[in-house]
Amino acid sequence: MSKVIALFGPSASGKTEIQASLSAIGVPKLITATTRKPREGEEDGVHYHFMSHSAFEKGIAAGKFMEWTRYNGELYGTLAASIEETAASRQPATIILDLAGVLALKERYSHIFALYIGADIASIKRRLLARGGDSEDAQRRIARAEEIELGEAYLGTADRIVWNGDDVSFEATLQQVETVVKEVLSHY
Ligand SMILES: Nc1nc2c(ncn2[C@@H]2O[C@H](COP(=O)(O)OP(=O)(O)O)[C@@H](O)[C@H]2O)c(=O)[nH]1
Ligand SMILES: Nc1ncnc2c1ncn2[C@@H]1O[C@H](COP(=O)(O)OP(=O)(O)O)[C@@H](O)[C@H]1O
Repeated sequence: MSKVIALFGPSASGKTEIQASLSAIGVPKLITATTRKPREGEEDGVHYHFMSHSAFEKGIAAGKFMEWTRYNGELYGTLAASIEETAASRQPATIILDLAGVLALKERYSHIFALYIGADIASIKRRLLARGGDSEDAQRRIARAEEIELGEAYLGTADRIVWNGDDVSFEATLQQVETVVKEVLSHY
């Protein structure tokens, strides 16, 4: 079975950018599904499998999801087929999940390494507000980061923690992450 590195942590901690950088150096990403509307520049099948609420709910009823969660009023989930494809390919991959997803996958699929990507709340606020768009959405994400995603349940589940606040350059973070990935691939 191939290894899956789950990136989890607060909104705007850099998970998506890290996943894209790892993909560019040959560690592919597992695409999850969501009912959230695509943001500008996001493509179906590349950033997410974008689905309607009714298609997602039908998928749940048909047992197509290995796990799913509700975040910010939208559904997010991992299609069982994606995990099976990865397992069969014998190639490691990364996946972005929330805590519920990490726990669900750890229970069903033992080859999960939980890599927490953190950032301090000031960096999170700055990044979310800089992204523009819906400020209510940003406020909900900031509150969730403060109340939940920077909390003990998240940190305590991590197999490794990398902090990626504005005080560290993205390159330095990526170097740390690459070191962890190499370790994971050689030891687990
Ligand atoms: N459990 C679970 N969580 C997911 C999945 N896909 C994305 N997430 C989580 O859903 C949240 C929202 O994702 P998104 O709107 O892209 O937020 P952003 O990446 O923080 O801007 C993040 O905390 C992700 O970690 C999934 O398939 N399963
Ligand atoms: N070390 C860093 N310093 C400054 N900005 C960063 C750093 N790492 C990531 N960012 C920026 O933070 C924003 C959120 O990153 P993103 O990867 O979308 O986060 P997530 O997927 O965790 O929500 C992006 O605009 C990204 O360029």
